[in-house]
Amino acid sequence: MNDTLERLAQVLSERRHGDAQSSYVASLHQRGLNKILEKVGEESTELILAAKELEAADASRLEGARLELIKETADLWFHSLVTLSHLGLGHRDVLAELERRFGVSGLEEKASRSAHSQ
Ligand SMILES: N=c1c2ncn([C@@H]3O[C@H](COP(=O)(O)OP(=O)(O)OP(=O)(O)O)[C@@H](O)[C@H]3O)c2ncn1[C@@H]1O[C@H](COP(=O)(O)O)[C@@H](O)[C@H]1O
Repeated sequence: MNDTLERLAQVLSERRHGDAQSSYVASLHQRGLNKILEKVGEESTELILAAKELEAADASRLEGARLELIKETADLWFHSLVTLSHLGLGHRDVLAELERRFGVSGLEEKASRSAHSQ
């Protein structure tokens, strides 16, 4: 699975300074961070709508609604990865952070954050 992220990261890196006429990734970088973040915002909203659709779907719409949520999630992941790439980061940095969090309860982590801020 992570192999997919590795392959995508390789493509994203190759397209970082590619031809914007022939590459969507290159065109995003060329249009700049604000455009990339606009896409992240759009895709986030689309993911939320797709999740609500799936929750409300009856049996006849279930399969299509599941597929839609998967696609919207892929779009959001993709544009998040383009954001990271634009700023010199990548999926490995995020995976390392998730790895670090294994065994740390989300509730405990939240409590320690508010203790530190006092
Ligand atoms: N995984 C993706 C991927 N996921 C989504 N998208 C594109 O993201 C865009 C988002 O959808 P929208 O409908 O919002 O796009 P749009 O309305 O055309 O965009 P704007 O006009 O708003 O900019 C679509 O054009 C999708 O094709 C992707 N484009 C590229 N990749 C990967 O990146 C590789 C390099 O792509 P290019 O740089 O285009 O060669 C591809 O081979 C893929 O592996």
